[in-house]
Amino acid sequence: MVPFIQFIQKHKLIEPSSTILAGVSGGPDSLSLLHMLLRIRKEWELNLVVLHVDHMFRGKESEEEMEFVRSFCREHDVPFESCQADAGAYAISHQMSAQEAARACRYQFFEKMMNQYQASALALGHHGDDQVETILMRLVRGGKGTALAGIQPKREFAGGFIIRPLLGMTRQEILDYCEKERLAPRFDPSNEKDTYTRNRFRKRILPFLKEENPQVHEKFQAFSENLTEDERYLQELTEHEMNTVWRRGDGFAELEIDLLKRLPLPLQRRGIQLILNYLYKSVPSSLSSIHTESVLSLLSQSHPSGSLHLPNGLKAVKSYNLCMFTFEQAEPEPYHLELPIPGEAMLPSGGRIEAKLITESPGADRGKNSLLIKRDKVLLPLSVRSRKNGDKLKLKGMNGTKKVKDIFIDKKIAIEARNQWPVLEDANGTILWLPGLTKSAWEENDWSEGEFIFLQYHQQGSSRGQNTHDETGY
Ligand SMILES: Nc1ncnc2c1ncn2[C@@H]1O[C@H](COP(=O)(O)OP(=O)(O)OP(=O)(O)O)[C@@H](O)[C@H]1O
Repeated sequence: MVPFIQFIQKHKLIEPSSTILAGVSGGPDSLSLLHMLLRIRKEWELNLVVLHVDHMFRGKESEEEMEFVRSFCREHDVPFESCQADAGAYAISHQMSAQEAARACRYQFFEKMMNQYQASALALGHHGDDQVETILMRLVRGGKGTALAGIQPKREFAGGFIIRPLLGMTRQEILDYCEKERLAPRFDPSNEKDTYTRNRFRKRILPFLKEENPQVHEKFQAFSENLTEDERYLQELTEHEMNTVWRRGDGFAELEIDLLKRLPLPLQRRGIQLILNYLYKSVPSSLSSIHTESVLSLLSQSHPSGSLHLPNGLKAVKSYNLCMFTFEQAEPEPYHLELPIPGEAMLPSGGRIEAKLITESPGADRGKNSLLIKRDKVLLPLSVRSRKNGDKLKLKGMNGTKKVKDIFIDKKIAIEARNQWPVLEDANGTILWLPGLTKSAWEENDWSEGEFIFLQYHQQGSSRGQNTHDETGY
């Protein structure tokens, strides 16, 4: 009991007078956990509720476990909530392993109950040996960052927290507790199967470590807590330092290579992970530290351009000092549309350009979404097309021309958006305007006698790949 209470106090796991749910399978860990919580229930004025999920793996035997937990709760006057979830069927329909399916079903029920009871926390029976096994397994598999810190004593879940008050105790201490308190837990036979990696670590590695140091779990717990603190600090530092290094938008990110290279290597690594975490809405299981290293190696190559394919269609394209991360899409078809005057051209992106012939001023500042040109300065018909290599445009207030490609780069337009961006030209093939992007040198300022062509660009919805400064706040 002492290490249990000390652990709760050290990690501020339970507030007095709160509602605590306990996940109880009926095994020694969760049954001891429940028993210990019951012992502090009165003094701490806890509102305890027990949750049990029958995964229906072992037919009648599983059902008996549920009945066992139910009757234990009845005996100790604790509310009991249960559900039967066919984890085997869930595994097939969701193409996952039976263990993953059981976990998914369990957490769905836990979340529902957290909301129903407006609970502060859900207590689970993970203990110190689980912690040692988890850290070792992740090291061996090749985890990174906080994953290597193993099981957290407290983490956010469903408006409250998941708490693990037994992390300071060993499996043996829990078994001894069961014996002393005459608890008669159920033993899950799957805990013995050598087919599970965890069981192999438990049976082969832990005995050796415990022989070397019987309190090895405390060393692993201290390692976990220190690593979590270090990681948190490095993560904050990375986020702060990366602010000026990368820009992001809907489905894309772009980083300035020289700025990233000025950071120390541990921050560079975390910086790349930050970008990948941002882009992947849910991080693919195939993503590993190898990918971070591959991106760093792409950025270090002396060749000014290069690219790298990452999981789920993400591509990193390096071009001089910039590296653009975007999801690959089918190449959009080039297009060429005549723009009738008066009339409009419907763009493949969903927007449109409207053209009118006017003889009266349309008003003062018209912004980048419109263009007023003198009718006799251009050769009709006008047309709107997708960009071509070598396109150049004369910009307002500038001598000479500027490459359209450079304008896209300056304006941080993602590559996929560049291929669809409308380019306005006249019948001579002179580019007059990049709608929505720039003020053109063809813009007529002095209102005088004559006929004018007035063009308006109407963008449709959000333009994927265009910078969205206001949304991202960089
Ligand atoms: N079917 C279940 N119903 C409710 N809670 C569960 C169930 N299975 C697991 N849990 C909770 O999740 C914790 C971790 O489960 P896991 O299966 O990894 O550990 P375990 O060593 O089998 O634990 P136990 O000895 O309590 O069965 C358990 O201690 C318990 O708190």
